[in-house]
Amino acid sequence: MTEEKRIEQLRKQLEKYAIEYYINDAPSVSDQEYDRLMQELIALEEKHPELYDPNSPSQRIIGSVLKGFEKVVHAQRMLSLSNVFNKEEIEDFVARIQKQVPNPEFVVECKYDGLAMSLLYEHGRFVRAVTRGDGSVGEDVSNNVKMIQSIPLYIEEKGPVEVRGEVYMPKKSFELLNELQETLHLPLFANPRNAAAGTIRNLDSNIAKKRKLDAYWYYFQNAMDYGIKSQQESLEAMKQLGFRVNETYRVCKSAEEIWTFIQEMASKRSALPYEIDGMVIKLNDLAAQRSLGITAKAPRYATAYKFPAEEVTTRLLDITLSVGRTGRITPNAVLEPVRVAGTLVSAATLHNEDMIRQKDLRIGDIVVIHKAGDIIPEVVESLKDRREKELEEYKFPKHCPVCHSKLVRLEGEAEHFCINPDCPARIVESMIHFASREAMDIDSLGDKKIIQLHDWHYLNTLEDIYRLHQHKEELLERKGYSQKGVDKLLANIEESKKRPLANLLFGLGIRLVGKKAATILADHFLSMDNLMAASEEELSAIKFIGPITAQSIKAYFKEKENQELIDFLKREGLNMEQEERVQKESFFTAKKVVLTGKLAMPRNEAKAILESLGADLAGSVSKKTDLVIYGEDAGSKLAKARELEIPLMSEEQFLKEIEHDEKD
Ligand SMILES: NC(=O)c1ccc[n+]([C@@H]2O[C@H](COP(=O)([O-])OP(=O)(O)OC[C@H]3O[C@@H](n4cnc5c(N)ncnc54)[C@H](O)[C@@H]3O)[C@@H](O)[C@H]2O)c1
Ligand SMILES: [Zn+2]
Repeated sequence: MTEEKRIEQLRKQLEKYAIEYYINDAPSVSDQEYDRLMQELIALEEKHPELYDPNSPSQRIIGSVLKGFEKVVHAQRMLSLSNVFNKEEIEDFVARIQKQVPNPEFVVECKYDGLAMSLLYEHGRFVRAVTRGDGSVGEDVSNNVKMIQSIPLYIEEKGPVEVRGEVYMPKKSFELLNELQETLHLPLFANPRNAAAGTIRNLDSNIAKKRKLDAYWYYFQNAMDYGIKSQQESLEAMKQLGFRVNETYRVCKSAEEIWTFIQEMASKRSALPYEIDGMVIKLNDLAAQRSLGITAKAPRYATAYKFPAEEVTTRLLDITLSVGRTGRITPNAVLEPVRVAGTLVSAATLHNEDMIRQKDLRIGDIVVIHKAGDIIPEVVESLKDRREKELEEYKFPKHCPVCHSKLVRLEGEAEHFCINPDCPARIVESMIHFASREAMDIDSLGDKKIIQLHDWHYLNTLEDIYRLHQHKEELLERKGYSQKGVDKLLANIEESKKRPLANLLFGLGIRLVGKKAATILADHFLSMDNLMAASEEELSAIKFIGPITAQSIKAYFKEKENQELIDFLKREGLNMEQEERVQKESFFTAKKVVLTGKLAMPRNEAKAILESLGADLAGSVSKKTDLVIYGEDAGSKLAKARELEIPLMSEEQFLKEIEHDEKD
């Protein structure tokens, strides 16, 4: 593969992982794997500056702003952090700063693994809590954040105060939550971070109340307004104001001191009641911080050291395949059981054929595995020099392990698929998905029951769920099926017909349509018919849908079998519609806006803000333009706008307008 191709591949892969992580709160690879691929991408991009792309995952914060929450434009962007992975890189970081700042001091803090949050106070009262979102625009999640007991609703300071920090799920809460998920047959959360993010971005605040979250505050955003001069003073001042500040930090003067503290914390890490994935090193002096400035997505005055994952070696006994509901084949490693991070691991995901090939994993190999977060164990590499004898190269099977039909791997994709629609594995998986809590929520139709009813041939297709009542008498004769139980099962199935459109869309299991995408689609189209009639262009023009998902949706509805399924469900009386939700109108909603001239804020940021407020951005001025926003040195576009008498707005007025928009 050429390096150019590899860059392209990595960008695509990382974008996909980021969407799973930030938008669906459900990562499919560990953070370490993600970081490793990101480092590879950054190194390749440095080598090939001609392939620079501002949209590369290395250059921007990938995040999303969900419907259902008010959008808020951050007064100052919420940034990510650059990463370092070893002592040398810390020395480089310190040396770089020492070149520009004489005798710098650094504050070294824990890097909490949660989600970043901004809190605003005015006149001594809590105003709102906002997520990082895509860095420029976040979500107002005040209702959920207020459920965190340690957050003050009143503070002594009457002037405006913005603090930023991390909302996280304590280890204890996380354990309890996953235990509960398990008893309820709900999917487990991959790690406390995803659990915290999923909780905060849930529209139901009762959930946040039940799942105990906490927070630490580490930035006093407008500290300089109060004459505060350093990060350390900021931490003290926040504590004085009643914010929960972690006392475990250290002021260091050299890379050596920083490294010593990091080593200390690494050894204490597992005993902490909260998860940390590294340590953050920040230049102490605020004025010096400001003078160093920021890069595309991170400040230059700080960096995050990431802890290496805990790793052990064991033997790879076998590689087995499992079939998902979309027919996607996942190879799994069968391992000689071994203890990692406190639990016994005997299986790990191998993701796909390329990963097995890249790492040259062979059955019988001694492999290094790590368990990242709490759930996803991963095979890092095989130890080639520990092969006692020649081992056979692994060949990916050609046939589905369940129905034995030929597997398909599409051009440019990493995964294999069983495309036999009658594959029993796919049918059972798709029914389990359909009946699950976030889809049709058929309470008494759990995994085990579906498998059993499938084995007895009552459930051969999705449709059969709604035909199950025809077998009532037969069911009553089966062991374990009481009158009461069967009545409840059938009643649950009947009730499921009323579920919201988004649940049904999600339940159908259209490739790439997760719960969030389903919600976006339902909100946009309001009915199954409208969605089915939409063109690929229409679909891909929707924010967060994108061309690949659009293609997959179109392909799904093109299948005759799927059309028949929908018709059947309609006849059965399933809800296929949704009422329009009133969306808050802004001054910019549905206006065709053109930006011109040099803006003080980055142009992309201005665009993102306008888009988030419902504006329609255009590149050139015409009679159809509703508004032109201009910065300094605006030229021909501004002249043309004047000529056509199109309303004008300076950048300054624009900033006032968005502020005004935020307030009401
Ligand atoms: N597994 C996956 O599929 C996947 C996908 C995308 C991202 N990720 C993970 O997320 C990381 C990128 O996320 P990111 O952009 O949030 O960057 P980051 O987590 O590397 O660092 C930035 C964040 O650190 C947090 N933070 C915690 N303690 C802090 C402190 N004391 N001071 C300042 N900030 C502190 C803040 O929330 C800040 O936004 C990746 O490196 C990877 O580990 C994983
Ligand atoms: Zn199959």
